[in-house]
Amino acid sequence: MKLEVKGLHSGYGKVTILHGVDFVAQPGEITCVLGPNGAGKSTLMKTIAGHLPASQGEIGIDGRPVQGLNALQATRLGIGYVAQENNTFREMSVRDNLLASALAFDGTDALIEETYRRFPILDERAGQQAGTLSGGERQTLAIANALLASPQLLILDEPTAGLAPIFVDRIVEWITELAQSGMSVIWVVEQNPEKILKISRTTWMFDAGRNRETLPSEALLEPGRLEAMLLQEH
Ligand SMILES: Nc1ncnc2c1ncn2[C@@H]1O[C@H](COP(=O)(O)OP(=O)(O)OP(=O)(O)O)[C@@H](O)[C@H]1O
Repeated sequence: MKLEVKGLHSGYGKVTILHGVDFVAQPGEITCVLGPNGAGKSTLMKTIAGHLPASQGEIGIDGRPVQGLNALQATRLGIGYVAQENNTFREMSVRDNLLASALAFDGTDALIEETYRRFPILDERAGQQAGTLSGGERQTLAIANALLASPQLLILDEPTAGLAPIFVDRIVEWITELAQSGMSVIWVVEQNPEKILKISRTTWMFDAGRNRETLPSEALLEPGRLEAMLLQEH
């Protein structure tokens, strides 16, 4: 699935946060989104996923305009979204989280079994309340919940923030496999993005609700380049 965003304006109530943003995610690629705190990265992701309405601009999937979708419609069109926060049902067990997602997205029992095979930690923790999982376990559950909708585009908003390296490596491995199988992935990256830049083709940088730069992700792996970009006055 190819996603194209043009001239997008969005925000909260009367406050505009995105001031005419462009963005593209190509099929089968991991596209990184980078920018300082408050740049509007999460706002862009929420708007693409139908959790926030756009006030102006266009969102297109495979050449068809799709703006104006609500979250359920976006999910049904194949857009999966793992929010930065509150991305599981905390009071429910791991098993019930997966069952609820499967029910909501018409997922099958076979898909839940596949989820346990892909993420054995969720099988181990099936009876545990989601709110008591470790950060890495909870992000695994959030990704698994989103995958139960069989998305063609998966949006990950800082999924590895604050996680132990072992979980970062696992998530990088899963997401690489998903992209290799054809899924488009948008990955909002946090402070130390090297591991993710390595598996991504293109990085879009934003600042203060506007596009700042779009460049091949490998360019940001050159020593000192990323630090220079993030520190640069503009
Ligand atoms: N629910 C909300 N209501 C009002 N303003 C909000 C809301 N959520 C975010 N904002 C504001 O929108 C701006 C952009 O926030 P956003 O979360 O999109 O940035 P971000 O680039 O994802 O930042 P971070 O890296 O810190 O997650 C910020 O000024 C923030 O205070």
